[in-house]
Amino acid sequence: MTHSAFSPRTALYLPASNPRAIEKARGLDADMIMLDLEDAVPPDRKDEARAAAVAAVETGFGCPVAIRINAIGSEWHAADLDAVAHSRADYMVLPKVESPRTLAASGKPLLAMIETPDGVQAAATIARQPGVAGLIAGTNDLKAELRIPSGAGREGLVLALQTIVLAARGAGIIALDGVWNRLDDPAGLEEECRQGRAFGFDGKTVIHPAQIEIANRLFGPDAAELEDARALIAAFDGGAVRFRDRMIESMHVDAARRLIGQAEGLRRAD
Ligand SMILES: CC(C)(COP(=O)(O)OP(=O)(O)OC[C@H]1O[C@@H](n2cnc3c(N)ncnc32)[C@H](O)[C@@H]1OP(=O)(O)O)[C@@H](O)C(=O)NCCC(=O)NCCSC(=O)C[C@H](O)C(=O)O
Ligand SMILES: [Mg+2]
Repeated sequence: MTHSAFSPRTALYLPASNPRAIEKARGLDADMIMLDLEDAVPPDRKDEARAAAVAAVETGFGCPVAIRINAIGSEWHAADLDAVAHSRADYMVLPKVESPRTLAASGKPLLAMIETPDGVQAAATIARQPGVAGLIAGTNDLKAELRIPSGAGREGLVLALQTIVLAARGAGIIALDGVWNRLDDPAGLEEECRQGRAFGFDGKTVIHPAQIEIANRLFGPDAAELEDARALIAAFDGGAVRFRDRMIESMHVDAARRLIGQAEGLRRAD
């Protein structure tokens, strides 16, 4: 599997300090697993979580696995970086990236989290750094940093989210949307997935097994979209063409090919 072509619909976070969640994750349908050493792990369990993450990736999860390390400047960063570099993780997730200076190299493709005002403003530069394979929106941290009230919707995040997608697209890398915290509100998650896909995100980061089916479905592509894409490619013969009820041009063929490529990439990753 070529990871550069891989575009997950769902990336499931779990605390690496939680052995039950690690075992559960092995049987789940997430496209990517992200073992967390950062905010989901209390300070007195960081060493234990680091060792557990390294051990967990030895066995594999049936999908690409990332380890999220603690940020540059934290007391755990150096040990985390070294552990990931020597582990079998497919990706490293680095939180709170604010500039190329706050990137760290482990030899693994890097998913850089954009979750501070400075990070958003530097997103285009960060996305183009060597080794960066994707950007992840950290919407909890962003909301807190921007002082958006906890009950508010995503209106105040729209500029940041679109900046993240623009930066990723400009660099040709993937963009993953932030998490939905309300565990008992699947309808709200559906709505946010639709919004995230409409913004151009490739997939969503999720925090609970019950969120996987929803995000997989809404970040598609589903059978009807694939049928439409194949028929569109077959119908196109250059210029501007009527296809079913709409006008298509060459960029629509490119988009249809991308959609089919995404579905094939997911099948290969299975
Ligand atoms: C949020 C949770 C703490 C809720 O936990 P809990 O109430 O215990 O869940 P359930 O009882 O409903 O769990 C049912 C079963 O599912 C397993 N489970 C739960 N969550 C996960 C998971 N993420 N991965 C795998 N398995 C999971 C439970 O073990 C139960 O299993 P079983 O007993 O066998 O039936 C919890 O869901 C959780 O810890 N979620 C992940 C939290 C996390 O990693 N947070 C960090 C990333 S979020 C973030 O900060 C992003 C970004 O930085 C930002 O700023 O926005
Ligand atoms: Mg965060």
